[in-house]
Amino acid sequence: MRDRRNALLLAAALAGLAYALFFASPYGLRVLTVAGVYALAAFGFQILFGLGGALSMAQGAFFGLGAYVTGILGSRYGLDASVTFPLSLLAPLLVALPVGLAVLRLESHYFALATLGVAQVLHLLAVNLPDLTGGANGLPGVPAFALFGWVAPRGLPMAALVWGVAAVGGLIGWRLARGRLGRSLELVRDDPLAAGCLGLDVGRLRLTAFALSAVYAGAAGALAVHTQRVVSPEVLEFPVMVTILTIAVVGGRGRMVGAVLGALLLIHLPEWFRGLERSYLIVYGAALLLAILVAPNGLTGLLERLFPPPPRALPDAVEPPAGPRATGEILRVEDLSKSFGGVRALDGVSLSVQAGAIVGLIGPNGSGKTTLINVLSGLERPDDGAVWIGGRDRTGAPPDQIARAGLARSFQAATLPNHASVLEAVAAARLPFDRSVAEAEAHARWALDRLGAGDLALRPCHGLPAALRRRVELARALARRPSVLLLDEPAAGLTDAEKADLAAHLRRLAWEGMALLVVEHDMDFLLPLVGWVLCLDRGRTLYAGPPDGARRDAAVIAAYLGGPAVRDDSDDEDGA
Ligand SMILES: Nc1ncnc2c1ncn2[C@@H]1O[C@H](COP(=O)(O)OP(=O)(O)OP(=O)(O)O)[C@@H](O)[C@H]1O
Repeated sequence: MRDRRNALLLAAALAGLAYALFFASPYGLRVLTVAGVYALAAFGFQILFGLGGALSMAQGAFFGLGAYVTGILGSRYGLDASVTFPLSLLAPLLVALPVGLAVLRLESHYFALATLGVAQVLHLLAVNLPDLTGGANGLPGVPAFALFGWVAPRGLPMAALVWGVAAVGGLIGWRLARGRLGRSLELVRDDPLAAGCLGLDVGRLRLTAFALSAVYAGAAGALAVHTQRVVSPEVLEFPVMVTILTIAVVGGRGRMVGAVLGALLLIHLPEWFRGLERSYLIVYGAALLLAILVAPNGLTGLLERLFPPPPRALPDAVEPPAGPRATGEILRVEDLSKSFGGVRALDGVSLSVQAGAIVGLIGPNGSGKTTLINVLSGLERPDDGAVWIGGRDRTGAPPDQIARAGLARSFQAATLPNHASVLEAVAAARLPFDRSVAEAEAHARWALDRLGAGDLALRPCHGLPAALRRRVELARALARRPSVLLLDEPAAGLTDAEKADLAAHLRRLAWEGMALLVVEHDMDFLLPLVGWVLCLDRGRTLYAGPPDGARRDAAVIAAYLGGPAVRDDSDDEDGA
C-alpha cells in the first residue's frame, strides 16, 4: 500500500460494499444508487471545472438530455440499453461540440451564463414538446436497465450496475486527470496566456474537456432514469446542476475520489437529516458550510492534510530532443505596427536576430517593448508588418503555433502555477511535445539540472524567491529547446551575483545557437551581454546598433539613458 490515505480509502470502499451487500434496506440501496449516478456526473465536471476551471452550468442540462434520450427511447419505443445508453452519451456530445465552439472563448462569468442558457433552452423544449417528452408531467413507465436480455431491477443489481459504470468512468477520469490532458487543463485554468505561449492549444483543450463532461453527464442521466423509472423536466432544473457543483467543491476540485466522497456525502446528508422535518434545510445548510470551512480544499484536501502523501521520487534526467540546429536569421520583424485605440504602441519597427545572437530591447516605460514581445509571441495581432520565425511567415499566428514553431518567452511577472512543484511547472512546458507526463518530467529534470536548479525540483512554486522563480521560468523555456527565446525583464529583482549567474547562462544558450531577445531596464546587466541593441521610443525605433553606440547616442541618452546613469569607460572620451 503506497500510503495510509490509500489504505483508508480502500477500507472505506470495502465498508461500503459490506453495507450494500448485508445491511442496506431497499431504500438505502436506492439512495446509494443515486449517489453513484451523481458521482458519474461529477467526474465529468471535475475534468471541465475542477481541472480546466470552466464553470459550466450546462452539466445539469447534459444530465437531463441523457435522461430524456433514454426515457423517450425506452418508454415510447421499448429499446434496450444497447441503443439507449450509447445515444444518451452521443446526444449531449453533439450538443456540447457546437455550443462549446461558440461559448468557450467567453470570460468565466459570461461562459457560466451562456451555459446556463443551454439548460434553459432544453428545459423549455422538454416542457413545450409534450408529444415527444410528455410535457410538464414527463414520461412514466421507463423500463429497467436491460442489455441483451439481462435486466437490472432496482435494488442490489441496479446499485451494482451504477457503481460498476461509475468505477469504469472514475478510472478513466483519474487516468485522464493524471495524464497530459489533466496537467494541460490545470495550466489552462491557472494561466491561459502562459499555457498558449507554452504551445498548448487552449481552445482545443477546453473543447475536449467540455465534450468529455457532456458524455459523463449523459451517462449519469441515462442511469438516473433507469433508477427513477420516470423522466420529467425536473432532471433539467437548477437543483441538479447545483448538486453536481456542490459535490465537486465539497469533494475536492479536480479529484475523481473527491467526486465519489462528495456524492456519497451530499446525497446521503438529506436522508440523515430527514427526521428533523422543518429545521432540516437549516441543518443541511449548516453542515455544508461547516464542510467547506473545515475542508476548504474539499474532503480530498482534508485527507491529504491529515495523511500527507509520501515524498515522490525524482525522475532521472533525460535530454529532450533538440530541433534542427538553427543557423542564420532566426527571427525577422518587418515594419511592424500596432495601435491600441489612439495609442500607437509600435510604429514601423524592424529587427533581425541571428542564431547565437543576443539582442537587447530597451526604451522608456510605455515605449512598446512588451507590445513587441506580445506580437512576436502571438498574444497580440499586429495591424501591419510581418513576423518571420525560422524562415516562415508567422504573422498573426496564435501563441501555441508560434511556440511550436520554436519561440519561447518569459513574462515580466513570472507566471508559475503556485499549487505545483517546480518539476511539474517545468514539465508543463513539455506537455505539447512529449507522449507522457513521465517523459515530460524527465525532460524537465534535465532543464533544471542544466541551470543548476535540480535541487529545487520537488519544492512548491509557491513562496519561491524572485531569483529562483526566474530560474524556473528560464528552465521552462529551455526545456522546450526553442530556437528563439524572448525574455521580458529577466534581471528584475536579482542581486548582482544572481545577475552575473543569469548572464552566464544566457551566454551559454547563445553560444549553443539559440537566438535571444532580452527586454531589460538594467543597462549594467544588459549592455555587456548583448551584441545589438534596439531602442524604442513611443513605438518607433530610436536606435538600432551595437551597445557602445547606444551609450553614446544623443537621442537614446535624452529619451532613456539620461546621461551619466550608465557606467561606461568611453563616457570620458565622448563627454556623453
Ligand atoms: N492592451 C493594451 N490596451 C491599451 N493600451 C495598451 C495595451 N498594451 C499596451 N498599451 C499601451 O501601449 C504603449 C506601449 O506599452 P508597452 O507595455 O508595450 O510598453 P513597455 O515599453 O513595455 O513599457 P514598460 O517598460 O513599462 O513595460 C503604452 O502607451 C501602453 O499604455
